[in-house]
Amino acid sequence: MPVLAVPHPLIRHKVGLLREEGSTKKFRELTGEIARLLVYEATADFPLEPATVTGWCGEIPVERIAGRKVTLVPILRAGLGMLDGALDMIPNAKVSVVGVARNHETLQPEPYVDRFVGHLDERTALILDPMLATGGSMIATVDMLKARGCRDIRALVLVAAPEGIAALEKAHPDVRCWTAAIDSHLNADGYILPGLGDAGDRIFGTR
Ligand SMILES: O=P(O)(O)OC[C@H]1O[C@H](OP(=O)(O)OP(=O)(O)O)[C@H](O)[C@@H]1O
Ligand SMILES: O=c1cc[nH]c(=O)[nH]1
Ligand SMILES: [Mg+2]
Repeated sequence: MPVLAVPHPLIRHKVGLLREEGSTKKFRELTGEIARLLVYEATADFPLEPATVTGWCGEIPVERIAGRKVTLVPILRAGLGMLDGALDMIPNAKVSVVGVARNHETLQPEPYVDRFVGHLDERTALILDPMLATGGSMIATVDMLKARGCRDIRALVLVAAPEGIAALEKAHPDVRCWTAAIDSHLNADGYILPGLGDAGDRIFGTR
């Protein structure tokens, strides 16, 4: 499954709403809602262990996530639009920030900042970026995480192009990716069709 288009109806419905032209407010809200649902899907295999809490009637057996520590990794800028939603689901997660700008002429990723937190060899990394287009930005981010010892790397995206999926699967077959939609193809400028347009511009209100 390295790249899975999540079949959940709520995700399918919300990504349809996201494609519609509309306000920055609506785009941000939907991006956050889908991010929450993607985190839910991407953490479904986290192991549980038994525990006990003191409740209203004494000691109560419960379950808790066992030995999983998470770092969220938003790719600047547009990945920041998914961060709050992801943190709603994993409020204790650390956050490691990566800045990668796609060169408009060459479409090559140009990393410009990174700030990794915690021991990455002990953490599951959930990379957040709305768009997997050529895949260059995601591959560069995975390269950086692996160089720092991270072994459990998962990517969450809103829309993926077949070209980006093929590139990511080739470069990093061990990295799983959950996407709200797999679209048709890239246009000559490297934009996903039908896609969302420029996700960074829509989240930051640049245009
Ligand atoms: O798969 P790729 O071909 O690398 O394209 C996808 C990247 O392009 C966009 O970022 P952009 O570089 O436009 O930066 P921004 O988020 O600051 O707008 C998007 O958020 C991804 O990071
Ligand atoms: O379609 C695309 C491709 C790259 N970046 C975007 O924001 N949108
Ligand atoms: Mg952009």
